Amino acid sequence: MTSLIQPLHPNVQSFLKTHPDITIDPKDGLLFGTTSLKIIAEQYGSPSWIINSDILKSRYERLNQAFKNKQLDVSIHYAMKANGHLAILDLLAKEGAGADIVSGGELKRALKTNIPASKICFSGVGKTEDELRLAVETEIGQINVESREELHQLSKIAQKVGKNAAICLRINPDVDAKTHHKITTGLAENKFGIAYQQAITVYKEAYQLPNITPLGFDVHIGSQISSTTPYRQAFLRMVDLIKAARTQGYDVTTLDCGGGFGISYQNEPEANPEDIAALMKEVLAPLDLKLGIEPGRWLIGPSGLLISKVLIRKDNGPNTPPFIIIDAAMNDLIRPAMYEAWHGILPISPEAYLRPSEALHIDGPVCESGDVFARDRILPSLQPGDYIAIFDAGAYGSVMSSTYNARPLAAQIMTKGSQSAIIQPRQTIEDLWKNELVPSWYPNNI
Ligand SMILES: Cc1ncc(COP(=O)(O)O)c(C=O)c1O
Ligand SMILES: N[C@@H](CCCC[NH3+])C(=O)O
Repeated sequence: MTSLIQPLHPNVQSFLKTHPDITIDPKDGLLFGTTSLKIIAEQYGSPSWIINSDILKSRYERLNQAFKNKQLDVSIHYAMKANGHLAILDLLAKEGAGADIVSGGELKRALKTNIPASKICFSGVGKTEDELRLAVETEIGQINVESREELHQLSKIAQKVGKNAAICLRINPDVDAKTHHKITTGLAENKFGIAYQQAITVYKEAYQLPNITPLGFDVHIGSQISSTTPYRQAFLRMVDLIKAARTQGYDVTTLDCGGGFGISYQNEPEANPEDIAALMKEVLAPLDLKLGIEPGRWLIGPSGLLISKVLIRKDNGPNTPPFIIIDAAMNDLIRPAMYEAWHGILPISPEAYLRPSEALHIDGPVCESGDVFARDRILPSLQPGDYIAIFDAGAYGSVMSSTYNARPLAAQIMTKGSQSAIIQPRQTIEDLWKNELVPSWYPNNI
């Protein structure tokens, strides 16, 4: 880095401090782990999602190890909604992960990658009858029931199928996770879970209902949570509940602690698995429970990024920084448009780092003023044709893509050291319309 002609702006330096897997090499440009993004961008073009399997594997190992170090037996159910690509599930399954699913589609994907049914838990506030039936038929390890109504429905379905459904009750602890309001789930005003006050009554009912095997409780208070304080509050609420249920003679063997562990997008510290493990040891271990967690973002978010290319640099006069219009857009990565989310952005080529820094607006080409990636971002000057990387896009990135503006879905690439492979080819325009039909009674020229 010392031989870069222009020193890095302090903002870029503080971003790099919280992102140890990202380095800028004077000769090779941007490196993601050991992967040269210059080589990847030139080989696969843009926009392209990149998943670095080495980073993903080492994050999984670190999380797993944090619990082992505390002699805690914690089942890790990967929240596959964050990124349910089969290659990712396959890698995590080999590491020993189970899956947290939220639909029948996710159940089928998890089973396809040989995640044992016993390691699957099914969350979700509105499960269809077909989805519940499939979950009972395949004997998944745990269905997280989110209402009294669902409990009764599930009992009927399980009787019809002739099998037992192992359940946890998802409880809404009315705890503020102190995160973005669109991704908080543990407040009484949120739709998720059974109201704390009703928990014991519904748990007792679960014991009376045929074909239901109550295991215990589940709590998930939201996503992108960086402090352990809300977890402590939620866990303490659950401890009271578990003690109350046991005092009344009801067995509680399992507590699913949910997911939500935050990552560093800008320069905020990410959730620390060692702190979470210490908290679980202190507050939950004395109850002698089978513990589970459902992390998504923490595992896959920093393991992925989006490569894009500068299409045009627009000078709109003295009152605004130049607009850098790139070939990725909100249809690819919707997080900035949907949550005003901040994602790190850096140029890929080493030459870009020879240029002076300046403030830039970075936008996608979609016809929406909200199609924004960054405002007043200080970066080495960007020029048409430059490739850039948009970081921390492995979670809730490709899975939330759409084809708005008839923009085909981007390619997905997985890397391992210097190896790379396409795991989802770039969609074509023909792919987009191949299943569209025009009614035969409508005059058409297609
Ligand atoms: C029930 C449940 N479990 C797990 C997760 C995963 O959350 P995260 O990706 O923040 O770990 C979510 C998403 O918020 C969720 O709704
Ligand atoms: N989609 C959200 C996270 C939702 C978590 C799922 N309950 C995000 O991109 O941050």
